[in-house]
Amino acid sequence: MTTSSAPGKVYLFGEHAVVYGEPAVPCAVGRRARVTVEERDDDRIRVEAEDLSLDGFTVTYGDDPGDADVNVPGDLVAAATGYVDGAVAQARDAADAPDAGFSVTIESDIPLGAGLGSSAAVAVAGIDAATRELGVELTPTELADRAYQVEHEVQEGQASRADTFCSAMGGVVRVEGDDCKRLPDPPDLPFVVGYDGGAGNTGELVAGVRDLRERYDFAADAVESIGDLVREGERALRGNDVTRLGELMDFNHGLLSALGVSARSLDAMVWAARGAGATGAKLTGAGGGGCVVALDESDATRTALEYTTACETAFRAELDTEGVRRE
Ligand SMILES: Nc1ncnc2c1ncn2[C@@H]1O[C@H](COP(=O)(O)OP(=O)(O)O)[C@@H](O)[C@H]1O
Ligand SMILES: C[C@@](O)(CCOP(=O)(O)O)CC(=O)O
Ligand SMILES: [Mg+2]
Repeated sequence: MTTSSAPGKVYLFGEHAVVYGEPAVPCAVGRRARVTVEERDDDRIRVEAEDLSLDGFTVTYGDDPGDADVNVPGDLVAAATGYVDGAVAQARDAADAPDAGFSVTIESDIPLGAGLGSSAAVAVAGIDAATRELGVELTPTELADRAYQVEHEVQEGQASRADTFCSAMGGVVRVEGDDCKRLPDPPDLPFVVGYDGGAGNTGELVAGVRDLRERYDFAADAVESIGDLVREGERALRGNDVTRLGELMDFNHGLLSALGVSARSLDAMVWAARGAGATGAKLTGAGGGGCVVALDESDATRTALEYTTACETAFRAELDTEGVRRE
């Protein structure tokens, strides 16, 4: 039995635009997905995922998805198995063990589909645990690359390397196309996260931006402006200029909103954070519902978010300088 964990992330800036080759700066945060894998005697895959429905669920299947033995509706099964299937396929390939079967258990404190990168964390930790179970050690860079292949497939060809690289390496990273690197750890980034309790569909939201970008030059300009803003943000990060970082986060939220990926609940939380004195606030990840991230050293933003109707829960998120790790 082998267990690995990998962190979720918030985007300081650059989500969506990163899919079209602009730079982005995601930051790993101290909420993790833990994946435990045990090799089976047969070639089947059994998945236990507590978080995918109120009751949790278990599914066991072989090559034919039609023979799945499940206790929840099919769409949830499809949602769950995409990333696990992908992780298992990558591990089988890396270990040259095409018929390996696994029992997989996922435990996670990253809300699902909320912009905190639960999918990348599950893919990275899943590939690490499954390859190690088969006696193969991949480097974090190799894990990031294989997890990216999984996200790319599940998101139907529209994914960046940002989430998976960040989850594998930890800390603050910069991703521009295939160029991925870790940045020096900044002294302090006081992240506060507000969560509306909902989720957005990453694939659909990415497709929506792609469509706008193809139809309107000014939407393509907005994507490029996000890239300019990220380059400005990198200078602010190097100078530890938190005030300017906040201003750029606010601007980034506006551009994401123009690209149609915000939501009433996300806007309400962004404005609640700003009203409480946050240095800056924006949605994080794909949008459509889920989480916002704000910068505030004091407790004022978290408290204000907790009193905001649109917000289900608010918490402080510490930068996690550790990426994937064995448990
Ligand atoms: N705890 C978990 N157990 C099983 N699958 C999970 C878990 N967390 C995330 N996933 C997978 O990741 C998907 C959500 O990914 P995505 O829509 O990209 O949102 P995000 O990455 O922002 O959380 C879920 O539908 C599921 O397939
Ligand atoms: C919208 C996007 O830039 C980030 C998606 O993040 P999340 O899955 O919502 O946490 C897509 C991507 O980079 O693949
Ligand atoms: Mg995701």
